[in-house]
Amino acid sequence: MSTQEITPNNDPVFERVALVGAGLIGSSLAWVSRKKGLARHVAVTSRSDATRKRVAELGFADSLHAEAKDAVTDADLVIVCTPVGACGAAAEAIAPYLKPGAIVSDVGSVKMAVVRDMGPHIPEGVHFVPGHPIAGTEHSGPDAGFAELFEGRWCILTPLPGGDPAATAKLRLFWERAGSMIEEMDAEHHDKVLAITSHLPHLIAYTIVSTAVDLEESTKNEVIKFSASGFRDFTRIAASDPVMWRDIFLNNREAVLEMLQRFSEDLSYLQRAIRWGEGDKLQELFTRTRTIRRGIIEAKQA
Ligand SMILES: NC(=O)C1=CN([C@@H]2O[C@H](COP(=O)(O)OP(=O)(O)OC[C@H]3O[C@@H](n4cnc5c(N)ncnc54)[C@H](O)[C@@H]3O)[C@@H](O)[C@H]2O)C=CC1
Ligand SMILES: O=C(O)C(=O)Cc1ccc(O)cc1
Repeated sequence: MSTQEITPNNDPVFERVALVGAGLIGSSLAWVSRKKGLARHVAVTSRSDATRKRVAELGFADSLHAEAKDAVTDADLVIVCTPVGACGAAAEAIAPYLKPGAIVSDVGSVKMAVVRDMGPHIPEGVHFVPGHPIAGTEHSGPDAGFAELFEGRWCILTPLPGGDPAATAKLRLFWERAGSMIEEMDAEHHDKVLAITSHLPHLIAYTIVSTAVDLEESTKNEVIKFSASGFRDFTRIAASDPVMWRDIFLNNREAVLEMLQRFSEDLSYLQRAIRWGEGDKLQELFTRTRTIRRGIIEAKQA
C-alpha cells in the first residue's frame, strides 16, 4: 500500500504517540513529532525525577509520566526508546495497558534480540513493528535531542512475518514525515549489516582510544596534543553511551563475533604485508577502499 493512500494531506499520522525513554532518540522523536505535527499528543515517560524535571524544562512533551503505563494508555503508537537490554522489561510493563489496534515499535540498534525480548509480551490485536533509525550522535540524554536528527537518514523497519502490512505502512509514513528514508528487511539481515557498518566501527574506536590512553604518560600527552582528525573521529565515537553500547554488543554477539573474526584476518593480512615490505598489497587494498569511499559520496550526491 502506498503511504499516499493513508494520509493524503499533512494531518497528524497518529492521535497519541507515547515515547518510553527520553534520551537522544526519544527526545528527538518528540521534537520532530511536534515540529512536523506527526501526532496530536506526545506522551513521554521517564523513570527518574531528574530527567522528568529536565524534560519539563525543555518542553518537548505534551504530557510527562513516571510510569510507562500512564503514557501508553490510549496511545496509537508506542515507541520504546531505551537501551536494547531494557526493551523486554519495558514491553512487559506496558503490555496490559496497550490499546487494541495500537502499534508498538522500538529504535534499538539490534533487532533479533529486541524481537526475542519484546515479541512475547505484545498482546494479540496490537501490532509490533520493530524499527531502527540509522541516525544518532555520541551524545545521550534529553538535552541531546533535536528535531532534524532523522532528516535524510535511513530508518530500517523489520516487520515480523505475518504482521499487518497496514501497521507497517503507517509506521513508514511516520518516519517518512520525520524526514527519513525507509528500508524494510528481516531482523537477522539487519543485525549482520549493522554489525559491520556500525557495531564493529564502534568497537574499533573504543579499542584504539583505550590503547592510546594506556600508552606511557609522555606518549599519551603527545597523543592528545597532536590528535589529528583521524584519531579525533575515533574519540568522538568512543564517547558514545557506555550502557547503550554494552547492550548492543551483548545482544548482537553472533554477528559481531563473526565480523570481528573476518576483520582480524584482514588485519593480519595487512600486518604481514607491512612486516614483509609488500607495498603492492598495501597500495592495492588502499586503492580499493578509496574507490568505495568515493562511491558512497557520489551515491549521496546523486
Ligand atoms: N544514540 C544513538 O546514536 C542511537 C541509538 N539508537 C538506539 O536507541 C535506543 C536509545 O538510545 P539513546 O536515546 O541514544 O539513549 P539515551 O541514553 O540517550 O536514552 C535512553 C533512555 O532510556 C532510559 N532507560 C535506560 N534504562 C532504562 C530501563 N531499564 N528502563 C526504562 N528506561 C530506561 C533512560 O533513562 C533514557 O531516558 C537504544 O536502544 C539505541 O541502541 C538508535 C540509533 C542511534
Ligand atoms: O554517531 C555516530 O557516528 C553513530 O554511528 C550514531 C549511531 C549509533 C547507533 C546506531 O544504531 C545508529 C547510529
